[in-house]
Amino acid sequence: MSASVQGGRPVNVIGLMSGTSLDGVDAALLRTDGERVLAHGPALTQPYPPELRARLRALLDRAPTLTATDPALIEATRALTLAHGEAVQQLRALAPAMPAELIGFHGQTILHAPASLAAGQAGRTWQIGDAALLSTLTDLPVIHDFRSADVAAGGEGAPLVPLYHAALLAGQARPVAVLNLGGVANMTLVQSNGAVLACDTGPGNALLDDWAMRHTGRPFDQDGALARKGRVVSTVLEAMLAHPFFARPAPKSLDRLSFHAALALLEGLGPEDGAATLTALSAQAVARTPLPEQPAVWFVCGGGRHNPALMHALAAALPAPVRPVEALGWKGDALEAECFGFLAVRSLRGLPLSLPATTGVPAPQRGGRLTCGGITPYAHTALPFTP
Ligand SMILES: Nc1ncnc2c1ncn2[C@@H]1O[C@H](COP(=O)(O)OP(=O)(O)OP(=O)(O)O)[C@@H](O)[C@H]1O
Ligand SMILES: CC(=O)N[C@H]1[C@@H]2OC[C@@H](O2)[C@@H](O)[C@@H]1O[C@H](C)C(=O)O
Repeated sequence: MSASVQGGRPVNVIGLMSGTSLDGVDAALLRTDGERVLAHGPALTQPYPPELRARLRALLDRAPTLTATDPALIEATRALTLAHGEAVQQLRALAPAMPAELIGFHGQTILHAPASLAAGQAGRTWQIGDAALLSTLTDLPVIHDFRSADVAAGGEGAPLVPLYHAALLAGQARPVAVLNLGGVANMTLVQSNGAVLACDTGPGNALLDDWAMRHTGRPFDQDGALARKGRVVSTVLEAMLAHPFFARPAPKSLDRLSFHAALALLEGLGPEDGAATLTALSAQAVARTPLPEQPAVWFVCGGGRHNPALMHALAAALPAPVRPVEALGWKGDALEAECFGFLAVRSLRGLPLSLPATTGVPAPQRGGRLTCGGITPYAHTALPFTP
């Protein structure tokens, strides 16, 4: 059987992301060749039931000592994968004229410890999700495990969205930045000369979510209501900003729990002041990220842009205008899901998913793994080989 690479044929691909906020699966359909986006299909979010969210949260805490045979891990992996299968089914029903040929399946990060965070141990990053089950459920080839090749090569394994941001930003005035306010926040800067620089900036919503859950029993500070009633406690804020992560130059990445210990600094603060201080922390973390040049505008995506207190804090902390990515016509809640569809096609084409300036990897790095559970790979035109 000979094999020929199909080059840049556009593919209808579904991207799936389960982010660090643990709120659900984001799913988006794209038509892309892995370099440009030819069409944006629909997108949706399939929220997790609170009990799955709680199970995933418990796994994060146990991740460093978890083994692959742990029953709670196996059960949560299956429930998570079934939720992804459901999201795919719903998305396909919304776009019968755009039949999906491939899935990019990020999975759920339960542990992220690249060499820079691994305290002398080998770097490791762990996204759970059963790609074979998802492939069987959907009858589609699945690309997954996007991060481990980068970590194995010495990179941070994150953020991976910068090449997608850069593709979408082609033609925009530079320097320009995209900021994703997810559980962890990350940014992409396209510099005046076109060079891309990226990093995680610090906590996005995750610490604030944990604080809100602890003090209100609700999963996040809805519309920044708590923070808006509070006052920023600057001594606590500065103590949190003394974390060594902030002094590190880009590229750099974080685990969702990297700042968890710092929550002890908030002990004794009331719910409102704690929320105001954590909101200021997320904004100051962005403002203090060392950058070679400041963007002329910040375009913001991710769930944090729905929080007016956080957007207000950012606008006050940054010297340039702050706008939601909707100003560019982008869907700010679907961008990460779209990204993993885009990266799945890049993976099939053997194109890099990361660069030295986005993850610190020594050379442009390919990644992703193809899984075909119970399907015939050659029957799928999206695959790069023909019989
Ligand atoms: N109306 C709102 N008010 C305040 N916060 C909100 C609102 N809507 C969404 N959020 C915040 O957005 C979060 C979800 O954001 P998002 O879906 O971008 O995170 P994620 O994709 O899971 O994270 P990551 O990018 O780190 O993987 C919620 O947990 C909450 O903190
Ligand atoms: C290890 C991991 O899952 N990291 C996530 C997380 O959520 C935001 C930030 O931290 C970013 O580094 C990354 O996700 C996005 C999609 C990325 O890789 O670009």
